[in-house]
Amino acid sequence: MSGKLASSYSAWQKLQQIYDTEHSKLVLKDLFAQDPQRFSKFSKSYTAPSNPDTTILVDYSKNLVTEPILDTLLSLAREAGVEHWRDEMFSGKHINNSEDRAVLHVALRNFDDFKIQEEGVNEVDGVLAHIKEFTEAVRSGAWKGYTGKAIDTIVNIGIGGSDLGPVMVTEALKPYAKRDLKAHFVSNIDGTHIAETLRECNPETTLFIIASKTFTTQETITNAESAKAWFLKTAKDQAHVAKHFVALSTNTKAVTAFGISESNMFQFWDWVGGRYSLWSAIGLSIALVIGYENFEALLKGAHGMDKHFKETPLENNLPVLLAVLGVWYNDFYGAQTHALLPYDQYLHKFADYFQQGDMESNGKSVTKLGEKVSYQTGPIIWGASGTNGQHSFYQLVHQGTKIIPADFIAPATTHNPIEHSKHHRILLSNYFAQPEALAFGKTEEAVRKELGPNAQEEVVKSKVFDGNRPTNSIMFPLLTPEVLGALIALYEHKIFTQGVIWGINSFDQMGVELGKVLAKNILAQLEKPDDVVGHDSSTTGLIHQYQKWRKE
Ligand SMILES: O=P(O)(O)OC[C@H]1O[C@@H](O)[C@@H](O)[C@@H](O)[C@@H]1O
Repeated sequence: MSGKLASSYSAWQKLQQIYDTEHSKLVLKDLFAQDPQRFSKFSKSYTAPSNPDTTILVDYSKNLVTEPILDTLLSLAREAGVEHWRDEMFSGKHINNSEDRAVLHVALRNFDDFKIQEEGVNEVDGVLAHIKEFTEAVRSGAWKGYTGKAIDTIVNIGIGGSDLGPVMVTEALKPYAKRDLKAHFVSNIDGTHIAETLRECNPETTLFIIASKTFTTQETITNAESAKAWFLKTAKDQAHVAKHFVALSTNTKAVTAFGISESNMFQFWDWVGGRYSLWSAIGLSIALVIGYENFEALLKGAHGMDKHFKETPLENNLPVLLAVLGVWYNDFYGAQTHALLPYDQYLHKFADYFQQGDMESNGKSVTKLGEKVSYQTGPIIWGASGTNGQHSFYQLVHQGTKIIPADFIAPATTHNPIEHSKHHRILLSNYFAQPEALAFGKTEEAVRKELGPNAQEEVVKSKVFDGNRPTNSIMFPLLTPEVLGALIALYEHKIFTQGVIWGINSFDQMGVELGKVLAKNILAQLEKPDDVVGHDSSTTGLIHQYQKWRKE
């Protein structure tokens, strides 16, 4: 994060040389045959000091690396100053230089451990206490709606970081959910989203949580206004809003202007990035759904991983290992994407969540010093839960022309052991089989043997799997709040480490602004054909066609 070009480091140049001279010799089948200890050498686990059940095993042995290559990748991390910039982050230095901000999501789950100097850090405990008190009141039924009934439905209105984290975590931790409290998440400006949600809500028993760091986001404010209008249609009196609307924000002025009192506001601070905010007041909907104790366990799980990242030498540091392996494929093998493949239905939003987490953080093409990079930065993140993906896109992962590094993620134990865990054993057999097939493939010889001497040549060729496709396997005992916290933090720090190596600022998001500005201009022009000026012929033509077709 010094802003130096990654390609200027001597380790980078060495890696390029290694790639050029050795990559054709890096064959997983051979690497495993040569070294029976490969799994024990290239797998590591993290265990929370206070809880042996919070363990995450990362097996990275099915990667196209040898010990010297991994050493060189770690030298790159060292040369880029990963340890230095990590410590700067944890101490509250303003490493988000373009916005002159600290980056302190680790302070939201710190439990007085790291000493951090930054305005607002000493207010974290107070907000957590507010979250605790409020969630207990709502969950116990003590918090009443305007007609004296308890709350049975919550609607989180937010988008981006103010939506994706709560959505992913409440799905992931459903086994811990209060089942009689329905939770909805409205994000899209498309009126369909709020309209369909409101159809399932009763104004007397619904609590709206308006989640927006800035409290200026067009989608969120428009949806929140529509929700308020819907509520007041029945409730009539503006005074009832206090029982049914709360805000999660850094912007007190805008919150009170919207009509939510400061006492119903849960504060956070500008050093919490949107995509790192589920640990802050933005996590209120999570705490409501799973209870405060479980929310705190999630934070503690993340804190344990923070300590691991902060205190473990790079050779054993899981986020760093995942990061440098990613750099190897992204920058030397030319991989364009990275797939996240959880073999756990509860994690079905995991890839969606880290699409923002990773792509908004590392989708940059100038360094912190403003220099254009001459290498690839953040990969395209995508994925789906197993085994669904197997019946859809895995064909390309196995036999397509692209290299797609992937993380396979699974719990050893399921929360739903139906049929004596028969389902889970089948699920896990796939979880183990897929990386094996990707790594070792199927030779022409094996195909011929299977098909016999009369097989058609083109059929033989179509059944060959080249293999040698890299994967990580990540496994843990059970998906608990603490394990999930640690798992999310693992990826957060991976993203951080890669950003440091690439010399970019992982904590701003300038690229989302231009579209917003253009949309505002277009919105003002949508009424009359004569107003549509200043665009290219395609944009003008499309708007004119819309004006002809629109009914209302
Ligand atoms: O939480 P608010 O301020 O509504 O922002 C919501 C989202 O807006 C987007 O444009 C991005 O900047 C995201 O990082 C952010 O999470």
